Amino acid sequence: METRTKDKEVEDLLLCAQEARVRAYTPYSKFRVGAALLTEDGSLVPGCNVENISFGLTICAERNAIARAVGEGHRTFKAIGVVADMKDKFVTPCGACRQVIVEFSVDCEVYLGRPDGAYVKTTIDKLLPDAFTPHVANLESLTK
Ligand SMILES: O=c1ccn([C@H]2C[C@H](O)[C@@H](CO)O2)c(=O)[nH]1
Ligand SMILES: [Zn+2]
Repeated sequence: METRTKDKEVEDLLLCAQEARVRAYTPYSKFRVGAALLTEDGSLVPGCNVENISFGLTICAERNAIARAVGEGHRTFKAIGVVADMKDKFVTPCGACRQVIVEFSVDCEVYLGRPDGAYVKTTIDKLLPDAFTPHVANLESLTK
């Protein structure tokens, strides 16, 4: 897939994710994750992971950002950036988040970043090939 996102946009996206990461509520895992969405109209929407004493209620940074973005009226994302507490690895969105990303953008670019500024680029199509989408279920019209 062609990269549609400019270098400066990627830089800003990962900075937004990094700033969100420090707001994460992670008393149990201590694993802070920040995410940011670049919407169709160029807005940036951040999210962080929010844990709970009832562990299964934890929401990941990526889904938190998506819920917030949808609440603000955004439904198409050019890219998502994810930054976690890692020195030599990149964190990738969990399976649940991949499915929620693809609901809104089958061609979303995914930038995996580290606090030291390093990042790698992938796509939701690579992370979740042959995804089950509204289009596959012939239900795309319901999403408009
Ligand atoms: O891509 C990821 C991976 C993990 N987490 C969170 C969930 C939990 O709070 C903590 C440890 O799994 O990290 C995210 O927010 N995003
Ligand atoms: Zn997740």
